[in-house]
Amino acid sequence: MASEIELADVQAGYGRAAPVLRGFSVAVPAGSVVCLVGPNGAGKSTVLKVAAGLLRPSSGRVLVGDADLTGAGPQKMLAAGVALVLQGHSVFREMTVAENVLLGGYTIKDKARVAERAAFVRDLFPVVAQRWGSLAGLLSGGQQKQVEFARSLMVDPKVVLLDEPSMGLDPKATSTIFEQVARMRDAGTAVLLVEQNARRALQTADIGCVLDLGRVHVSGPAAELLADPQLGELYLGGKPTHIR
Ligand SMILES: Nc1ncnc2c1ncn2[C@@H]1O[C@H](COP(=O)(O)OP(=O)(O)OP(=O)(O)O)[C@@H](O)[C@H]1O
Repeated sequence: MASEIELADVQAGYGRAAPVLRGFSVAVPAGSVVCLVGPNGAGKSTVLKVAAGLLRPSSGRVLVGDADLTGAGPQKMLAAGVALVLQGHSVFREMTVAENVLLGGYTIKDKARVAERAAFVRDLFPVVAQRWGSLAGLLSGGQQKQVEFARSLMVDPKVVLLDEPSMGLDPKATSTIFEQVARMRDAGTAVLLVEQNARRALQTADIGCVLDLGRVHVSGPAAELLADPQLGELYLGGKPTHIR
């Protein structure tokens, strides 16, 4: 199946320190959620920075569809269809939900297209529609995260990069967030996801990828990774649980 984004044999890091990614490869097929898991400091966020064009790899390639965008900056990556939702909260609390969401469409010149996309994201994220006129700062953490998802989808990206979307959320809000990740995928946007909450994320993902020492330690169908006792002990915080 065609990939929306692919990182091939990427080496990347910060300044003169030893590279964090050392021959890292991942492909995100259309219509899928790929979840990166791995120990703290393994380089998961670094992968997203490279994919978003925020960090230039020292070698390797970044492909979006058929286009080689290695070394392209964040604006070019966004224009090519790669959107990033940052870790933590990035809504403007003093602005309304509507203003926050519409900011995501500021590069779209055609007003009818903006209205079409706004209707699409309001439909996909009911809480966004319900709280459209509220100040974003009045929403719960999980609701704010959905506003961020909606904002990222305004440009109709091919793939959304999600950095720790469940961070700071309680278990109920975390469940809602992962349900919304699945809805994004089902509505046609591929997702590359980084999560500490590895088990829960892999329950939503189609493909799992374990990153360790700057490389892919193992990757495959998420359900298989979840069922692997050794991976469970080493990377997923305990024994496997049965899902699906
Ligand atoms: N801006 C930066 N400058 C220098 N070093 C950095 C920078 N960002 C990350 N690093 C280093 O790169 C390594 C990988 O960090 P990264 O944030 O990608 O890991 P991670 O797997 O996402 O970790 P965590 O699970 O703790 O979020 C770490 O050793 C970190 O200290």
